[in-house]
Amino acid sequence: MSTGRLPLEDYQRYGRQMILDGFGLEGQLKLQKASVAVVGAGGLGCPALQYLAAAGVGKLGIIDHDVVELSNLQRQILHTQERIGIPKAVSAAEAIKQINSRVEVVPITSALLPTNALDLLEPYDIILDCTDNAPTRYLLSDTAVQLGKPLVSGAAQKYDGQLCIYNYGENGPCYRCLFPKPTAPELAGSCAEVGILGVVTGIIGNLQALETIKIITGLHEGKASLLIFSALSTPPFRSIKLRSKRPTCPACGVEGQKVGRISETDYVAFCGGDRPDWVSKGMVVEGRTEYRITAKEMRHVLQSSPTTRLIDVRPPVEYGICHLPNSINVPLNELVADPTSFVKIDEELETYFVCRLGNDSQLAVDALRSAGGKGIIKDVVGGLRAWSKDVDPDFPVY
Ligand SMILES: Nc1ncnc2c1ncn2[C@@H]1O[C@H](COP(=O)(O)OP(=O)(O)OP(=O)(O)O)[C@@H](O)[C@H]1O
Ligand SMILES: [Zn+2]
Repeated sequence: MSTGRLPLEDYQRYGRQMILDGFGLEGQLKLQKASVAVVGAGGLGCPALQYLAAAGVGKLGIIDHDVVELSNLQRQILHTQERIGIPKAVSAAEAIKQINSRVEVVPITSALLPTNALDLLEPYDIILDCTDNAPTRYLLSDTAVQLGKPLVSGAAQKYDGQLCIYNYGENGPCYRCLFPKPTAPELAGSCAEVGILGVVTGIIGNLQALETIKIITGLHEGKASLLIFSALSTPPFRSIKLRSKRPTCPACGVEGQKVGRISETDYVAFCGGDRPDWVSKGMVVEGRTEYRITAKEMRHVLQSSPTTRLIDVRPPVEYGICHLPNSINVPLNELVADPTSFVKIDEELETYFVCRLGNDSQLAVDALRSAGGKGIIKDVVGGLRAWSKDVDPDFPVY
């Protein structure tokens, strides 16, 4: 039996969940006393925050350094068209206040960094990882281990998502226990690069809220598992039981810790630095800029040279969204597999490659040159993004 009492209005507001077996007044009082930090107010953070606020979690910290953009609204459902340009943490806080004005909301508009992570997260009972990059994942894991707090971690990309609670329960593993080494940066594409269906982040973000509510109210069984969601598979959910923490884990293992002071750790370097550009990958030959043209120059060439062929190397689905008139679609993977069967080598023809951002198109130039292509073979710097910015503002940006 609980000895506490809620404000009168709350019996009405939360009655539907308070009558659940195992929840009760007790559960509601626990939620009211709880504090949760949500790092990242994007695709995962928005739905997680929405349900945590609606359910009556007492205090919500929202940490995000970014501002709202139009391309966020497809999945970051607390933000609105009117709030484009304002910090996501502030936008999310405003939205939450409209759902539940009694929740204490603390918007923090700086990035979570090794130098501030311990201070920013120390005041909260539970931490949610709703971010999208490896350095922050390791930083959050190490911080959660050091602070002794559960980390409810979500990830989503394309049609797929993952959910895992780290550093929780009897001997629960940390992120480093499962992933001692980061994925190679060139394999870890961002949502902007590989795409994401908004509902998928909604599903994973909601599950993060659910697991958090279970932990707070004592409904969680305390066993570690990794939940894998794949929207296009049947059934779409798989759950993998996880082992206990690794004794040799450098962050949480019992055999002496090797991870240094968080504030002095270079997480970006550990994860391989920024996504390498083609120069640092050594794929760029001397005089490379001779093989490239700007979007404005491309427009000029298209207007003036009848012997031009423009090849768009994006996947067909992206070509279907928008493309330049007279461009031909040859997806990069097909081109690289057999360059000359798709693009006949012809010195008389000027060949230009374009893609979304100007990275894949450079690989296309390299592939055709390696296959013996001569004459003018170039790509458009900055791709269709640059075309939209510098040539045709009506060309869609996605
Ligand atoms: N170290 C960090 N501190 C605070 N917020 C972070 C940190 N790293 C990532 N984030 C935030 O996590 C959120 C991730 O959400 P999501 O991937 O849906 O959004 P996005 O980065 O805006 O997307 P896109 O890749 O389309 O630009 C972003 O709002 C981002 O600013
Ligand atoms: Zn560990």
